[in-house]
Amino acid sequence: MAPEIVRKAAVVAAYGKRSAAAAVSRRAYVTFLAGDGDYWKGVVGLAKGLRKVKSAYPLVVAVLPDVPEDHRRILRSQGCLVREIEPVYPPENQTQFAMAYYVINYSKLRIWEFVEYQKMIYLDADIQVYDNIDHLFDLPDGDFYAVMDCFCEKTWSHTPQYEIGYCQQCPDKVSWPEDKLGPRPALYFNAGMFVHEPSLATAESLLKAVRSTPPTPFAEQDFLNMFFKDVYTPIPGVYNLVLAMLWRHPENVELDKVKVVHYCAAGSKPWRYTGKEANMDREDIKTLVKKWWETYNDESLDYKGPAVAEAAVPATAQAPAPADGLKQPFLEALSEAGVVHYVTAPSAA
Ligand SMILES: O=c1ccn([C@@H]2O[C@H](COP(=O)(O)OP(=O)(O)O)[C@@H](O)[C@H]2O)c(=O)[nH]1
Ligand SMILES: OC[C@H]1O[C@H](O[C@@H]2[C@@H](O)[C@H](O)[C@@H](O)[C@H](O)[C@@H]2O)[C@H](O)[C@@H](O)[C@H]1O
Ligand SMILES: [Mn+2]
Repeated sequence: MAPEIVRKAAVVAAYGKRSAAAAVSRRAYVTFLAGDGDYWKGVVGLAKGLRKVKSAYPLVVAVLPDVPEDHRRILRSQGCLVREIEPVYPPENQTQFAMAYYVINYSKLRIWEFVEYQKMIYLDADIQVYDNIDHLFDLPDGDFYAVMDCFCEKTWSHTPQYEIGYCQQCPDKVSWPEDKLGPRPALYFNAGMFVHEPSLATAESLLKAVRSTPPTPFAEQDFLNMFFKDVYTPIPGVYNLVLAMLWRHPENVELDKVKVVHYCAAGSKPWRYTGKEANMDREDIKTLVKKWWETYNDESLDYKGPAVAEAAVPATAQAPAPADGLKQPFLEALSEAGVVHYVTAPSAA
C-alpha cells in the first residue's frame, strides 16, 4: 500500500475518522522572528520552501513586539500566520552567551503556548526545507524529536568535550574519560529544528524552570536539552544539516539525501552571505546558498491564497486522544509508511 494511504490509515486508526481530520488540521510549522533586522528574509524563504515541497500545513511565525508592521505585512502576504508573543528573558546573569544575541532566543519557548495546535514542527528562520518532511508530524506523541548537534566548532570552546576533542557525532574517535570527567554528556540536540506538542502545562513548567535556571552559553538550546533530556529522541541528520557537519563530520553527511539545511555556521546566512568567513568559500556552501536564493527569488512560489488576517489566539479545541492500545499498530503503520525510524542512541558503554 502507498505510504500516504498507510499513513492516513494509521492516523484514522489512532484517532477515529472524524477526529483524524481534526488532529491533522491541528498541525503547523512554526518559526520565530525578533527585531527589525533582516531575518524576515529567512522567514519568507522558509514559507516559499515549504510551499515548494508541497507541505500540507501552514507556517506560524511567533514575532516579538519589536518586529515592525511592514515586515509582518510581508510575512502575511506570503501566507504566514503571524502571531505576536511576549519576550521571555532568562534570570539576570553574568553569563557570556556564545553569541550575545542568543538572549532573545529564550522567547522561542512561547511556542508551547500555541495550544490551538496539537503538534508543531519548529524551524529557525535560517533553515530551509528542500524535501517534504510532513511525515514527522506522524511520529508518536510524548517524545521530543530533534537532530544531534556537533561540538567541534569554536562556539563550543567553553566545554570539556571541545577541550578533549570529543563529539557525539563520532563518539568512538576520542573516548570519554569517565574517571576524570564523570559520565559522558547526554545526547544533545540542535534547537534550530524540533517536533513538539504545545501544552499550557508544559509551557508553564518551562517558563517556571527558566526563572530558576542559571543561563548558559547556548541559552535556550542548553535549557531545552536539560528540560527534555529524558524524552529526547534523536532523528536522522537529514532533518537538520548543521552546516559545520560538512567540514567536521563529512563521513556522516550524504548531501543529496539532506531534506533540511540549517544555515547556522558563521557567515552562512544566505541573505547576508559574503563568502569571506571561514569555510564559506567551499563549493558545497556556495551551492547551498545559491539553492536558498533560487527558492527565495522564485515568484511562482509566492503565496496566491486569500489575504491572511492577524492570527488571533483561537479557543482551543481538544481533539480526543487516540484510544489506548492503538499505539503499537500506529507505530507499525508508520514504519511501513517509511516514516522515520528512531536513531538508537549510541550505547553509553
Ligand atoms: O536577530 C535575530 C536573531 C535570531 N532570530 C531568530 O532566532 C533564531 C535563532 O538564531 P540563529 O538562527 O541566528 O542562531 P544559530 O542557529 O545561527 O545559532 C533565528 O533563526 C531566528 O528565527 C531573529 O529572528 N532575529
Ligand atoms: O540560542 C542558541 C542557538 O544555538 C544553536 O546554534 C548553534 C549551535 O548549533 C552550535 O552547535 C553551532 O556550533 C553554532 O554554529 C550554532 O549557531 C541553534 O541553532 C539556535 O537555534 C539557537 O538555539
Ligand atoms: Mn539557526
